[in-house]
Amino acid sequence: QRVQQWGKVYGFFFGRTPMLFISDREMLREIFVKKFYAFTNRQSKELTLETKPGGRMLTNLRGEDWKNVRSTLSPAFSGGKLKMQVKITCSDGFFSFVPMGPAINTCADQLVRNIAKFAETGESFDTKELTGAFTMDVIARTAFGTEIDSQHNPQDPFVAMGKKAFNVTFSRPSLLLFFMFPSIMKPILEWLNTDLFPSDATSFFYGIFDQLIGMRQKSGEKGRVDFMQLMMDAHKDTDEDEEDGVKLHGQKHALTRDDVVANGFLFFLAGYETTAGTMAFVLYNFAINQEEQDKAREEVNKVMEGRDLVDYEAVHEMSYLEMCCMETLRMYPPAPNVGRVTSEEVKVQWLTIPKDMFVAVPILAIHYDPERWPEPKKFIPERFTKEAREKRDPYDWLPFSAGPRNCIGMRLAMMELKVGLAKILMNYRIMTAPDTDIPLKMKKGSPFPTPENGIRLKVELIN
Ligand code: HEM
Repeated sequence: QRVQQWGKVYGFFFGRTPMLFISDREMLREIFVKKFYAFTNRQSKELTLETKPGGRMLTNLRGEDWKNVRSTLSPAFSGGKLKMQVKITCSDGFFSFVPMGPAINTCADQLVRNIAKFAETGESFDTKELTGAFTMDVIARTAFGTEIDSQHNPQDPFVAMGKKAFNVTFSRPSLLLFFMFPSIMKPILEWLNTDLFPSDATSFFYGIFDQLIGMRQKSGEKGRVDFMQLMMDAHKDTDEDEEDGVKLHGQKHALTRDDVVANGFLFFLAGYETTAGTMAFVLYNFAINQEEQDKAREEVNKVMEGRDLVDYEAVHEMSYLEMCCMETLRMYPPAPNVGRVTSEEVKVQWLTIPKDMFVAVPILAIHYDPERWPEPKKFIPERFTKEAREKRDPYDWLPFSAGPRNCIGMRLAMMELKVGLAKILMNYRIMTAPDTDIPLKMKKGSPFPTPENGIRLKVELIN
């Protein structure tokens, strides 16, 4: 609304802090890529807590420090790694090596089994609960090489602590004071090593990581297994990618124990809610758009003829399913805004932005701009055909943001989404139920697009 009222560049005060909101295409090109050198950081030094584990998370690092850790971690997220092996440790202590694609397939099979009981009874279910269990299982396997079934074992400490860590609360008095008086509170919180995350969840994950790292160092495991191992080995890999044509040229280095723990924890936080929410929204779009659902299913069945696994190559061939995911990410981007802080005075087109200015990019508003997206409230996957994508400005679709500091987990997220959705489409017709909200009523003030009453759907078994 504000973008439509005030235009593509506007500013306002958040408390006493001035902020700029920019959605102009040429300016975005400069912010994300051409003048990235001045827009590398998400927050000022004053608002960066150097505590554990938050202080060493990629999301919070600044300047050269960020560049070095990102350069070290990037190869672990390249397309090639999605074809590699993950070591799965079962609850009975035995382990096996499974390529990452099949590991995601195993979790998707579990999801299909979890949906089965609703197909039998015809009852509606909370979609996000099921997709959340799926993404939690995927992260446990791909990031930590641990097999959990979060749908059936919600008491599993991994599941319980993961959810707890995710419920970061800003109502803690120390944190509120920090945002109001950062210069006074920062040294105090750092001295106390108090982070945004509940301390029991942090200690739990530190414990797990320490055990994993210790076990690996002792057994001298070779080769790549899961993200933990990839992180430990990442500095030895060569670059396969560059983001939007920009090479980072960071100094790769072996990660410290704190770096590995902090970023393992981060992948868990960053990968759970975002992907689960998106998958639930795609299923909702399929339920209210049966024709598109049929088209996606037809494609999936065709690609899967003579194949058992929805592997990396199969996923690549499912272009219509990808279009449906991209259109859903346009309508419901998990991050409605992304932000940067200028590290020096910088001229962006006609605007001179002073040092330390907070600049936000309103992704949600860009995705609903009728000049960029006619009839923005409609689900139209054809907006993402190859031809349409080639013609469109890349800064009009930003669910994963853009430039060298975009989402590092984009490929993994897209793979997870497509594998999970393909398996569901092969087995079930997704339908609305009497208690489905149409249209969805969204919660106001939530950091993620969150439907007020959840997304309730039902399914029918396909023979
Ligand atoms: C649909 C799923 C996802 C969406 C829409 C999404 C979106 C985003 C966005 C918008 C950013 C901010 C980029 C910026 O500031 O320019 C981001 C950053 C990040 N994401 Fe994701 N994400 C998703 C899934 C994942 C997954 C699965 C992982 C990892 C396992 C992940 C890890 C990260 C990390 C580590 C960052 C910080 C990157 C940095 O600071 O260098 N994300 N993501």
